[in-house]
Amino acid sequence: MSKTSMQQTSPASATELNRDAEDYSTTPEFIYGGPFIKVDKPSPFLNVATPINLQLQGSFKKSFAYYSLKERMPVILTKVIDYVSREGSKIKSASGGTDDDLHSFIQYVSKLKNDLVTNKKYDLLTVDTPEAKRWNQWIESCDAQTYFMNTWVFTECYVYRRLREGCELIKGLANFDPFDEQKDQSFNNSMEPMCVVAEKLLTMLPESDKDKRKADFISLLKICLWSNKCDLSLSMGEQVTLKNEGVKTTPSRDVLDPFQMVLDLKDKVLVDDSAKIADLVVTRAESFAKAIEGNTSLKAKCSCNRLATSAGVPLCPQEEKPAEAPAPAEGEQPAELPPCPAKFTIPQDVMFDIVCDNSGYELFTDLCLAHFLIAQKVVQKVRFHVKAIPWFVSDVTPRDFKYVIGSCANGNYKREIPPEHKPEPAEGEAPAEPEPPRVISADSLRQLGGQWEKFVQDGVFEVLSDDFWTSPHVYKDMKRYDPDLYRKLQFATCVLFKGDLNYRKLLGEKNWNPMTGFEPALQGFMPAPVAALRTVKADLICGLPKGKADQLNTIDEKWMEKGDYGVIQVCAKCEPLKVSERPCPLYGDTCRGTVCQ
Ligand SMILES: O=P(O)(O)OC[C@H]1O[C@](O)(CO)[C@@H](O)[C@@H]1O
Repeated sequence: MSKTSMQQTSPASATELNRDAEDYSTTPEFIYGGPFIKVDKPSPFLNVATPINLQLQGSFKKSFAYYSLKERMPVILTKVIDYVSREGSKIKSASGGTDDDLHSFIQYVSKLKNDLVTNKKYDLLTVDTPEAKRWNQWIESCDAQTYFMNTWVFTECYVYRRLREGCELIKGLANFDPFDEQKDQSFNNSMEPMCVVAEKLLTMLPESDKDKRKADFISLLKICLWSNKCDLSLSMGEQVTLKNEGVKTTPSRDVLDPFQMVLDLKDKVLVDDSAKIADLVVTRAESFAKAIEGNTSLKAKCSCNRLATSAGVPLCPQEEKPAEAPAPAEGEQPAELPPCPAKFTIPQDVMFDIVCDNSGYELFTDLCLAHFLIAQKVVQKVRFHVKAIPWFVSDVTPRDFKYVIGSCANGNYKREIPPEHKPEPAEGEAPAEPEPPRVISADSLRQLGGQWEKFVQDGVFEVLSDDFWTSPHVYKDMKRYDPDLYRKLQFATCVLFKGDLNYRKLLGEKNWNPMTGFEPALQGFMPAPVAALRTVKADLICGLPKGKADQLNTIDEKWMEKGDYGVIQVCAKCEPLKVSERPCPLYGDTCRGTVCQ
């Protein structure tokens, strides 16, 4: 940590929370000549782990939530301050900010950190945007409005939203991402495994028979699972690279092969629904393809075939406003209005959705899976849902998406691995032919990157960054807070949620009995089949077989906090929005589209 930032932050000490027992009892008082009476106020902190069926919260002192809010988040914020102090000149020239801007930002972040460690009440956001207003409405509606007393995920999201506000309020830093350097560095540190995966992926792309396609789909899902180990929020911003766990090699010949890693970590996958996901995506994609093919009636209604607005397709100009029906001439039938696009149930393309988590190597693997599904003609389009603002340190933003694809397209890497040392030939034996060195290069990576750039241009890959993903809400509440997004997801063959944060939001941040099924834990969030790939980095889980959680607790009581274990889960059931839950966003309450009944 730089000296400068230490001097500038002067935060309240994190140990203040350790004095919570003192904080919540009054000092003895002298009451009109009477006795000294010690009055204890009950401490809101409890010396327990999160009880079953409650939401995770910083008030449970033996929980990861408490530790995270007290130790991890302040470090993350300190590192932001450090970065700004250390790289001031670079940040100023990239963003156009001034010294005063940087100083104001550091002060803003210092206050935020101070408020967090002293468990202050949330401040309202002061930026004036509809999205900030929605945040404020939510804050005002919360029963508990302090950092440790509200649900953990809410507080964490709030801190990242406030960090963003720190930039929004300062004109010269409006586009500044405090984590850009860490994210880019993490991408660059993973060049070798990316080259290895890229080379193998190229062999998986030519259309293959059903069985091979399924096997490749499954191994790519597992590559995507373990790439979730590489997140910079759990490591508090320290670089994380994949490691050859338990494999002994000579350093000069040591090559990390993520496909080998999938095999080595087989027993660490606690629930493995990967085969189910592969079957389900293919079957559903086939029926979507048929439905689109047979959807002649809707096509006939719009000259440009762009009526499936809620499937994520931009409105065609003539659809932007529902035309007022012209008054019919005498004796004529009233003209038909175009149908309300929000009511369509058939998308334009067969799509697969990925709700992304981390940038860098993890995003690279997501792109590989997407490319595979396109190349195998399982789907025609992949929608990537990313964060609109910097989030949980390493989450993908639209800038990162562009950066990763561009860096793959221009990737540069070469390493020669010397051949294995052969023993000297026995006397009279001919010496063995010398083996050529293995060369790991970025050739395949560049080829993929170039193709991905083209996919983005052609709309085969689409990047969406709805505000909902950076709202505090858990996913069971999406119907209520963002029915349009829920409806948009309904058009996917499957929605794949990556990572720990998405998993926490899928489970409503509740400490379920670990044997609760994935489906009940989703609590009605079923816009399309929902799949989750998550390495376990927070103390909640579902869908485990009987006795498994206890067994893991005896092996390592911190097994849920390190990302060493993973789950691949799916819920095939879908629950589309009900008519009562689907307001007509485009046509309003008086929606008169011909199919709006
Ligand atoms: O990148 P992921 O997998 O969403 O993980 C985010 C990390 O942040 C946390 O959500 C909390 O800070 C942890 O649960 C997890 O370690």
